[in-house]
Amino acid sequence: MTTSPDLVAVRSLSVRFGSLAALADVSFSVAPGSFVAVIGPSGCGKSTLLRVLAGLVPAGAAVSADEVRVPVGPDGRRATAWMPQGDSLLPWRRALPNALVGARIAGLDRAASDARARALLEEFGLGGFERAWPHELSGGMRQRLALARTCLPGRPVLLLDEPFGALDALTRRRMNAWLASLALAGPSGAVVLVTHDVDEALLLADRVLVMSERPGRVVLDLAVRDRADARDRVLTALGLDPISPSARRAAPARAARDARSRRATRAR
Ligand SMILES: Nc1ncnc2c1ncn2[C@@H]1O[C@H](COP(=O)(O)OP(=O)(O)OP(=O)(O)O)[C@@H](O)[C@H]1O
Repeated sequence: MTTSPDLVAVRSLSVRFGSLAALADVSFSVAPGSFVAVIGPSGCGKSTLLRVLAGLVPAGAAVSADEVRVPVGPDGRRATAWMPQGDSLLPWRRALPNALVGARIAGLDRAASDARARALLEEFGLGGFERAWPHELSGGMRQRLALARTCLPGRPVLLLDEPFGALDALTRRRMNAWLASLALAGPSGAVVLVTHDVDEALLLADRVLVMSERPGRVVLDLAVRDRADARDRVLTALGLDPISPSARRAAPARAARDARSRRATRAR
């Protein structure tokens, strides 16, 4: 039996900014078809990690690694699409041209990209808003537009940095549900999502990487099977209180069991 090779492989990655160690000895791999969430405290190097994968390492960074492998397209360029924190839409462009920015930079065929952009806007619930200015869109719509722009060039690896970080909690949950309903990665692609939100990570991802305080290291690399159990383990790895919904649900049953056992003891 042959196993498909990993789409992304990182081995012993360390990044320093002068005397500040941002990442230390980070290793993980991403298989085709997977959705990986990276979660960790603020400043532990999550964005830096995505930037390394996107080939956008900030000036002044010293990067060392045994391996950083991402897919490469037929043009020899990295086949990754990066969505930075915030929507970074161009305020002077309407929605459709905003969605097309990446495709234009990549020099993709104009007519084909236009058609795909219109189809994506429709799929992302933005049909009819092609000519809207960014300031005329709600926060959730702007994030969907930014995500459409990221998806448009059709690169297999999507690198999403806190895509919903600026949204209110309700809109964020709606966007999570919507994102979960999309087969964003496809069988041959992958998504790497940076988030601070444990529930978002567990809703969307089939694998969660938990990072330590800076310098960021991977302290837990977990395949998500049972969400409640995964939540306990992720919270524990983050050093937070692991009272999960399952523990809370189990609490009344445990209390009833204890009460029965106390009654039985008294009756003896
Ligand atoms: N261009 C840079 N020059 C100097 N230091 C930097 C630079 N970029 C990041 N850093 C530092 O590296 C560390 C990691 O930053 P990074 O943005 O990767 O963290 P993060 O986990 O994404 O944080 P957050 O969750 O708050 O967005 C921080 O201490 C940050 O100050």
